Amino acid sequence: QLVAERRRCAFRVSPWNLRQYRHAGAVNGSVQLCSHTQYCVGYFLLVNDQPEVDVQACNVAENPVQNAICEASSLRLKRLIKCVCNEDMCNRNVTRRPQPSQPPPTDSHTVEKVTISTIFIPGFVLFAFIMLIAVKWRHRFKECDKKTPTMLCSCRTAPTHPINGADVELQQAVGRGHFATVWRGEYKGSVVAVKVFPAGHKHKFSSEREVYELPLMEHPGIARFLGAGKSRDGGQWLMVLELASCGSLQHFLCTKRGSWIESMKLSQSLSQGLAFLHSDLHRRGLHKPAVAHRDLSSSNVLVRADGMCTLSDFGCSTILRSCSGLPGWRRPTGSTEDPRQVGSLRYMSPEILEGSVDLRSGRCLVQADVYSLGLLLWEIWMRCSDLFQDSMVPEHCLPYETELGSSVTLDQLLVHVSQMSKRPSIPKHWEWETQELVTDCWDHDPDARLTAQCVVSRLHALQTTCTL
Ligand SMILES: Nc1ncnc2c1ncn2[C@@H]1O[C@H](COP(=O)(O)OP(=O)(O)OP(=O)(O)O)[C@@H](O)[C@H]1O
Repeated sequence: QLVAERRRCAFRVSPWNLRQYRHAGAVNGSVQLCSHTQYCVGYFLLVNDQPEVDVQACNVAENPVQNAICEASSLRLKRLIKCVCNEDMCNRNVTRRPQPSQPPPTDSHTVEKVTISTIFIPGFVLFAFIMLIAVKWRHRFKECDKKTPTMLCSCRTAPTHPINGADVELQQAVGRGHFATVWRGEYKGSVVAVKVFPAGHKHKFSSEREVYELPLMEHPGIARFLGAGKSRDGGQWLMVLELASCGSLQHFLCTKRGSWIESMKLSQSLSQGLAFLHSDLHRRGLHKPAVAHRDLSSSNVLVRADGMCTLSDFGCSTILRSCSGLPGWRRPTGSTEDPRQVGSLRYMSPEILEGSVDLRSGRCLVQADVYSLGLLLWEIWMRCSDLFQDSMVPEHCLPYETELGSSVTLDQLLVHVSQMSKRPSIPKHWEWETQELVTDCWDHDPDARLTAQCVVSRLHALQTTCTL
């Protein structure tokens, strides 16, 4: 297809390379109208039955002389058009290329006029048709298939759960984090928790919402998500969640000691929630990719009325997509993100503190979560009355609070946790299996740590073998 470009005439060299054009020469004088018409033409001499460019120019539809001679009105037909061209007449209307080197033609010669569109338009139509079919199939294919990486996986096309801000009533603030305030409220007649993000933290809202809305995300160990949307006045972002009536695990442990059975309930539900979060699931044609939490702490674990833990606050999480050739996972703040700026310092693994983690490896992020899980198990069991039968149950302490105080810095943790490989102290009288479970979670070597699923199994074994 020939293309008019301002006052130059050009033709497309190849249908596959849309950017490659060859100029057909400057257009001037009588053919200045070129810029106003699509009727670019090429004139080819037939030499030994092969078309050879004689003249390429813009055909001026408004010019009746040229139309008459070269049948320009037929240019849109997808076929070769022969036209007999008197050299004088052609010269009046087009810019000629230098004459070909072969013997000059006789006074009147046959000129094959080839519109490039003759070749390229059918090719383009065929190409567009194939693309249309491909796009249709791509949209139809919601299920994940590793063999066809270009298909859109269900984990990218999960339906959203919009709410109407007018249906949400805020009653009392129950918690506050860096990015949002959490309220006890009512939504369509049910008591719920409403996480309210100021307009400026929309990115946090969107990141967290994306995790909650992944397919198959329903699990007792994950806070139940009911929907998200804008507030009634449009100035804030709301996320409606199941209300955990005992609040955060930190709050729960501060106020309550537990029996071995209660502590095991907390530990098991917590580990099951994390094992689920880390799992890559394909079920009923849907895909839930593995997710690394990246901000596990006792204030981001909630306790329900039945004494079970649920994971919440996925604003720093990373979705580890395994399903396509598209980017491996979502990075909340870009590829140059410093992992030490994501999550609570106190619960960060030594390799994250050191900044030595390869962020492209989802495995590293998952292993860092297990380190935090070890600290959480220790935190729970330090409030278990059955594990301190002959002594007082200590007051609730955050990890490293006894050693480093209630507010820790990166430098302190680097020395204590990373360089000196210190961990919270474990009472010596605890069963060996109990001690080993936490130490296997917070091992200095990430590869030596348990997986969350393995922690679930070990806890199960511990529950059945420990007679307290
Ligand atoms: N579903 C819930 N039910 C009851 N309390 C909740 C719920 N969700 C959150 N909270 C309370 O609100 C607090 C803050 O919530 P959350 O950690 O989600 O906010 P955030 O701004 O994302 O926090 P962070 O500073 O850790 O990023 C929690 O520590 C908890 O006490």
